[in-house]
This record gives sequence, structure tokens and C-alpha cells, in this order.
Amino acid sequence: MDGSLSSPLNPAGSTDDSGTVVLALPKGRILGEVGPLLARAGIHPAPDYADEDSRRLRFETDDPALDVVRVRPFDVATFVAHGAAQIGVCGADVLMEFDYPEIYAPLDLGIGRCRVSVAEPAGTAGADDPARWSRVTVATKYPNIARRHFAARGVQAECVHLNGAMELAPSLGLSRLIVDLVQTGSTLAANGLVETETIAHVTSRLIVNRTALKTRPERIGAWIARLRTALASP
Ligand SMILES: Nc1ncnc2c1ncn2[C@@H]1O[C@H](COP(=O)(O)OP(=O)(O)OP(=O)(O)O)[C@@H](O)[C@H]1O
Ligand SMILES: O=P(O)(O)OC[C@H]1O[C@H](OP(=O)(O)OP(=O)(O)O)[C@H](O)[C@@H]1O
Repeated sequence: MDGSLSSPLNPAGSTDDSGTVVLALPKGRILGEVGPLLARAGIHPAPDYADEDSRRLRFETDDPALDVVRVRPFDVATFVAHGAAQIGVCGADVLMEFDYPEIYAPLDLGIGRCRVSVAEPAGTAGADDPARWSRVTVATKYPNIARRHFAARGVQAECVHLNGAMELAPSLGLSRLIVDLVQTGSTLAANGLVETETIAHVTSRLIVNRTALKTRPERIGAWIARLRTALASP
């Protein structure tokens, strides 16, 4: 990523005028798992932060120096990388895909457990030797992860970028393989696919804007410490 993250749009990853620290949380499945951890860390956002029907996007907490914003999971990393939010909660899958140098991920939160995997139709799995492919078509929300994975063995991945329903792609002729998240495997099974390789195991991480941590070490460091303590407590 270029140096534009810390300047000139948002010098030093600064906050809004009030100096409030902004915590970016992903809407969707992770939000429910984050709630108890926040409570253990003594962070109590306005109750409607967890109500996905609420049209509000920014929520105050019981600490006037901390606000929560609720954004799409991939966008948490973008907000934090640009210093628009100073801390956030983000899946390791998103960090792997974008590899933002401005993001520091000090804590594994142990939630949102799943894996990034390669899958293909049960009927073709094992039909030929992937080591002999020179190229392969892949439908995925993770083109960088997919390309890196196949490039490491000399195979060129031609990626079709989808935002969801990857599992449909092979049967509709869009790709031979998919690279997607798998947890129970039920989505793959329901669509006639089998997992052929695990690329990475995934959990959600606490992420921090590096510049914000450098310029406001006490404030940001204190939030990291509180979340670390909360993780260690039952
Ligand atoms: N099946 C799963 N089991 C456990 N964790 C998952 C699973 N699917 C996704 N995750 C984790 O949760 C994060 C958010 O996934 P989620 O499915 O809520 O977002 P999404 O629906 O892809 O987002 P968007 O609304 O932007 O399309 C992922 O980045 C990943 O870290
Ligand atoms: O192995 P499983 O337990 O079946 O979970 C895997 C599914 O979960 C995720 O989708 P999600 O439910 O978030 O839907 P979306 O990608 O369409 O948002 C992922 O993209 C898979 O489709």
C-alpha cells in the first residue's frame, strides 16, 4: 500500500476533532461473538449497535472517549488502515487478502473460527494431478490469497471475483474451483462440492492503526491491554 494512508487525508492516523478513539466492528456473524468480549473489557456501546435493523452506523459507548462504528467486515480493515478508525476487529482472512502495512494485529480474539479452503465439485475432485496444471480458473472473494496459493506451486490462478455464493460457480461453468471460507462444511456439501485443500486457519484479530499507536501510545495501548486482560479472563 502506498504512503497515502497516513497522509495527507488523515495525518498521523488522527481521529476526529474530539480526539475520540473509534473502534470499527464488523456487522454480520462476528458482531454477536464480539459483544461478550467487549463487555468483559468494560466497553458498553449504545445497545442498538448490535441491532442490524438500526440505520445508525456510529454509536457512543459509556466512555466518552470511545465510539463504535459498524461496517462491512472487509471495510473494517480499510477504516483502520487509513486511520479513520484507530482499532477494529477483523478476520485474518481479510488481513491476508489485503496485507495492509499500516495495520498491526496484536491480539488473536479466538472468535470467528473458520478456514480459507480450496473446493471443487465432488465429481472432478482427484480426477487429475493439480501439480500438472499450468492454469486454473477460481471463483473467490479472495483473489490475492488464491493467486498466491497457486503461484507458490507454479500454477496461474485466473480469478473470477464474487462477493458471495461462490459455491454456485463450478456448476454454472464460471470456474473449475472455488476459494472460500469453510466452517462446518455444510454449504459445500449442500452444493455438491468437497474441500480439497486448507490454505489457512482463520480467527478474528484485534487490529490497530500503527501510526495511531505511535502517536497516542497511552490511549491506544490501554485499549489493547484491556482487551488482552478480557481475553485472559474466563
Ligand atoms: N462460516 C463462517 N464461520 C466462521 N467465521 C466466518 C464464517 N464465514 C465468515 N466468517 C468470518 O467472519 C467474517 C465476516 O463474515 P460474514 O460472512 O459475516 O461477512 P460477509 O457476509 O462476507 O460480509 P458482507 O456483508 O460484506 O458481504 C469473515 O471475514 C470471516 O473472518
Ligand atoms: O462451512 P459452513 O459452516 O457452511 O460456512 C461457510 C459459509 O459461510 C460463509 O458464508 P456466509 O454464511 O457468511 O454467507 P455470505 O458469504 O453469502 O455472506 C462462507 O462464504 C461460506 O459460504
